Amino acid sequence: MTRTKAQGRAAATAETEVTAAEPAAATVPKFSPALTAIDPTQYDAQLEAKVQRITSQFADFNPPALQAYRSRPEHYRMRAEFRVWHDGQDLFYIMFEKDEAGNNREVRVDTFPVASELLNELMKLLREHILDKPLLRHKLFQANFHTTMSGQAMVSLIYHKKLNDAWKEEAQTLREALAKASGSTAKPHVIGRSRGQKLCLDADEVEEVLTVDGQQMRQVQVEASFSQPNGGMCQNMLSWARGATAGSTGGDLLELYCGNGNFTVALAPNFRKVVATEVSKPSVAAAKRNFELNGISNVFVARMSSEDFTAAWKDNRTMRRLEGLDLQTLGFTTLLVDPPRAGLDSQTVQLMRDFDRVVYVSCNPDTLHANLIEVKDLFEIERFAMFDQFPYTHHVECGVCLKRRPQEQQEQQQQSAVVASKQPQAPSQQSAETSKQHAAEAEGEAEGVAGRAAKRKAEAEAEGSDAA
Ligand SMILES: C[S@@+](CC[C@H](N)C(=O)[O-])C[C@H]1O[C@@H](n2cnc3c(N)ncnc32)[C@H](O)[C@@H]1O
Repeated sequence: MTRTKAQGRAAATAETEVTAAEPAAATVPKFSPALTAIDPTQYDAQLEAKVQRITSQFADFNPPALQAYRSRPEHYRMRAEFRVWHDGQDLFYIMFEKDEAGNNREVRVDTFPVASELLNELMKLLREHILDKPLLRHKLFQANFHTTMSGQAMVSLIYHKKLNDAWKEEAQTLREALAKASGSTAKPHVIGRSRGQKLCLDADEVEEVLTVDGQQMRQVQVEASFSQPNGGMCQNMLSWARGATAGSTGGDLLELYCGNGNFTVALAPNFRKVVATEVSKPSVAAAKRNFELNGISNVFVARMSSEDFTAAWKDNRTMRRLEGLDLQTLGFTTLLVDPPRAGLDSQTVQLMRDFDRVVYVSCNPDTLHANLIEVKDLFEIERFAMFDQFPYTHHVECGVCLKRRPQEQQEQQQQSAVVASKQPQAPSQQSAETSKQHAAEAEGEAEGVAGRAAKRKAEAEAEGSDAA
């Protein structure tokens, strides 16, 4: 077995964090029972364990009973990335998982039961097709698959070589081969990437169709940009958020971290006007298209970070990216945030205090908990949900809907916070400390994620790809 330079690099495995079941072999990637033989009979037990964990973690907020949303036990992931391992004439997919010592190790992956059926078919068809195609397989080091519940797909092949017209011609034959996937409703898109190069045979996006409360929502998802990985669970999240913001027709919504407009499209009909912001350029472009596709005309979307928006809002500053928007004329009643794992920065936490209602969607309960402690005096949890986006991993997605407390309660909360601060071991302080510790750990983890992201970005730049 030969090990290429690319294979030697660590690769992130998206949200799939799997505990290894066997010790690693020195060099040969092993089949991983944890990845290839998910046991759906264990699904309910793992879900229940998460429900217990989250209920106990947030008990100090005295929330209503946790509303837990169950995932499909298999085939729930719409996208996955694999490194490609070359072994003489053979090649196969590998992923990285942690061994008992916490080190990354490679495992061979021929099927990926957590991924959609279509994605599994495409994995097989791609490997079979390129095995004897030197142009397509030579210096290929990564394959990214992105599928939708609507039956569309795109496959990105990332290389350590320049791609030319001959590659493009050969890739057309691959497209034909991939079109044989039985779950495919359209010919899958093939994208080739290399240093400073991106070759599209036709398109680099797919169109998902989500069904939310019986209504269909069309969603363009662009290659290498964020989209919710568990399509079925995304529908539940949108339905929950719609329910949480129903009856707000007279008010305006501020949404931070809007991505491709996933929540925006679902929630816009609940509001008079929506202001949405997002930092990624392709996501903002996709969001604009998604508003148009779904006939949504009451949204102003700006490409800016939540930190910049918060600063503009607080200082009542005008910014070029907010041109055409008069913040004074808006009557924001609701704030929706859906930040990355690191949670909200301190200024954005302070911004929450200006709203009557906050809907906070989070993929990291530890940073969610730490952020909520900062506003506990002002808000109570009105709705509390857990979405099992990432079954068989310790990750969960949570949703909380916060309602401003009556003035009297706010004062009581502030007084008990003062009393607690004078009693070092009081339970509320203990939980604050625990939460700070969790947040610090999460920050460490986020740094790890950021470190990995930076590493991937550097790799991608080295490869001329923005897949990071
Ligand atoms: C968890 S995703 C949620 C996206 C979207 N709400 C959805 O449901 O698909 C977080 C989003 O925040 C964006 N983001 C990351 N850091 C940001 C920042 N500092 N300011 C604004 N957006 C940011 C990312 O580009 C990503 O689209």
